[in-house]
Amino acid sequence: ADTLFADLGGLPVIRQTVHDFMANMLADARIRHTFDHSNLKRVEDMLVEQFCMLSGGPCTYTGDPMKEVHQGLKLTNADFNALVEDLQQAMDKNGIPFRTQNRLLALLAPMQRDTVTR
Ligand code: HEM
Repeated sequence: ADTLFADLGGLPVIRQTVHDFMANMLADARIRHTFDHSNLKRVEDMLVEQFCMLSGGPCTYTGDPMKEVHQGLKLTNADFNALVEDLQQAMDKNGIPFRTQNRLLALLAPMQRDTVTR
């Protein structure tokens, strides 16, 4: 299939990339505190569903709306940029080509305004 999902490498690569992405964020002194009270297993599972669905894969996102999830966290643009760096690093590690990375990032960009509230 001619989809971003296929170009990313399907579910196995998405799962491993999200796993590495979570590890990067939890090791990132800039943003790891935001996860202090979170169910990390749930966040990871929801990210897999979301990236799979967004990229055109055979998944349904069953998590909560982005605005509701993030509004209490009072996130900044700097937090958002840190998250993007951690995701880029995870995609590099999993051999996802630069152009393919940017196609996924382009789908996430519009969610910046739902997650950053200050
Ligand atoms: C495009 C931007 C973002 C996307 C697509 C995204 C996606 C998600 C998803 C799918 C969840 C799980 C929702 C659920 O449990 O139902 C989540 C939760 C969370 N996200 Fe994000 N997120 C984004 C930006 C950020 C940023 C910038 C930060 C902080 C630097 C962040 C921190 C968190 C935290 C701490 C949780 C857990 C909240 C809780 O436990 O209630 N997110 N995010």
